[in-house]
Amino acid sequence: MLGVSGGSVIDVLAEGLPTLNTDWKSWRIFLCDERLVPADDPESTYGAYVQKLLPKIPEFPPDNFLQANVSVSSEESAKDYEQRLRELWEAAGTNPNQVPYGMSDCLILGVGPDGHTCSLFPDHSVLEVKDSWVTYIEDSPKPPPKRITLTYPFINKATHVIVLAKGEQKAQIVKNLQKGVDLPIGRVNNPGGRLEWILDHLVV
Ligand SMILES: O=C1O[C@H](COP(=O)(O)O)[C@@H](O)[C@H](O)[C@H]1O
Repeated sequence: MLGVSGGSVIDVLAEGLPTLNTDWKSWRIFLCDERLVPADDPESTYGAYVQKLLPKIPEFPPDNFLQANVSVSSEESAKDYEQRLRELWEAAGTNPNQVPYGMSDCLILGVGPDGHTCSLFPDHSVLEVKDSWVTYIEDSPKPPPKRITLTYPFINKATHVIVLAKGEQKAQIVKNLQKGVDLPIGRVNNPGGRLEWILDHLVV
């Protein structure tokens, strides 16, 4: 079970994932966040994966990529996505309420220049959501405004989290975290699991 992000992560995964020698039929892919726009909108993360990644892995059953319902309210869309995530775990024979770790095998997170990850933005009340796996926002500081996003209670139970940070500006975020600045990406913490950052710039 792999969670994928939008933005610059999409191109990296569209290049890297197809090189894996794997049984794609056993994979389930879901979105760490989604912009609530139709799949053919250039802002749709699902739409971008359908265009850029799926044609390169024809063995992967497209239905195993969990698309968000964008034709209902943001709140309903978040509830629906969480429900379908729960069904994935149940289908795998796991009671999702009893999983201490390993909620997902791997989450690949991006990070914005403001330190946001998924659609968890600095100083936003969405950071405090503790009672669901998936929540929604309707006032995203980065357009489009309506989005659903994984929450920390879900993210921080992943077995493996990889943060992909491309560019010097994002490497600077690591510096800020080291100085103790509270940023959404800095709240990603999956004790018992593995947390890795992949950077293409070094800031000293
Ligand atoms: O809006 C979003 O932004 C972040 C970061 O995007 P990037 O293009 O700066 O890498 C992304 O991780 C998230 O999934 C997306 O919805």
